[in-house]
Amino acid sequence: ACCSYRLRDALHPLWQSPLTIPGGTRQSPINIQWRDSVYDPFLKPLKISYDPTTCLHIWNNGYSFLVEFDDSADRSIIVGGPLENQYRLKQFHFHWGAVNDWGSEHTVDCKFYPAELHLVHWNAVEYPSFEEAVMEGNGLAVIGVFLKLGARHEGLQTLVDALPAVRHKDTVIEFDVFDPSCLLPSCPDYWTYAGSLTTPPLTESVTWIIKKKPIEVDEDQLEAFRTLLFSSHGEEERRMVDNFRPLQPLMDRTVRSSFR
Ligand SMILES: CC[C@H](CNC(=O)c1ccc(S(N)(=O)=O)cc1)c1ccc2[nH]ccc2c1
Ligand SMILES: [Zn+2]
Repeated sequence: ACCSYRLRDALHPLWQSPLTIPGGTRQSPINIQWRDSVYDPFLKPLKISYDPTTCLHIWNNGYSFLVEFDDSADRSIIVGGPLENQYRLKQFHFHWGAVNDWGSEHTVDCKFYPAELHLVHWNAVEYPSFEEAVMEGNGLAVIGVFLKLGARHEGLQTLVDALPAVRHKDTVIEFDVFDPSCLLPSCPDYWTYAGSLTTPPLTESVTWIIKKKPIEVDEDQLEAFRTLLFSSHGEEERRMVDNFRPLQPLMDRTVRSSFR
């Protein structure tokens, strides 16, 4: 593996809390060793249909900035891929570094990307609420998309322009039309594995779907993420950077790929 989990985890500033939940056997994030992933011909294509008018607001929750969606009906959903049911979009958010050398949560062959997008969905077929789904092994499905440094991303720019309004923890602004599918790479290829939330309570309820191809964003857009703060108004300013969890042991898991 590409690093010693225990030391990195224990020393990581964001994670003074227990590094992995005691007895955790399916923690996230992980390193995806491309050559160890297993092609599964039974994996279906992932079907994504988002309704841009379900977008509600952007807010800074002190871990990241989240764009939240109205999940009171099946209007923005994903189905297929490794999923048994359809899952409703609840929110998306990002993780990023202080510099471009790291920032993603997952790595591919031990390589970090400068940032990673998470589109969080929950199994509204089997569970009555997101809060309950978070506690169930098949409760959540998160699509992970790597961000790499390159051309400016026009779709992301509308988000970046709103960030100054949510600079401090617990600030929120209305954001009423956004189509998150503009943040997905066109390539359908993905890896999938059984994992967890990467922030407390770290519950082992996530089917991870990690897109093989990254999207491109430019330096100014990454820098805009780094102007956000972990701290609230009036507190001493603490820049929101390095909000990614250290890599967790793969343990008895196989990463499957949808592609040869
Ligand atoms: C149970 C946790 C949840 C808040 N956290 C999340 O929703 C969340 C979602 C995705 C990821 S990641 N990085 O893995 O994609 C990490 C955390 C949550 C949701 C509703 C709640 N109501 C009261 C408390 C409470 C906590
Ligand atoms: Zn996340």
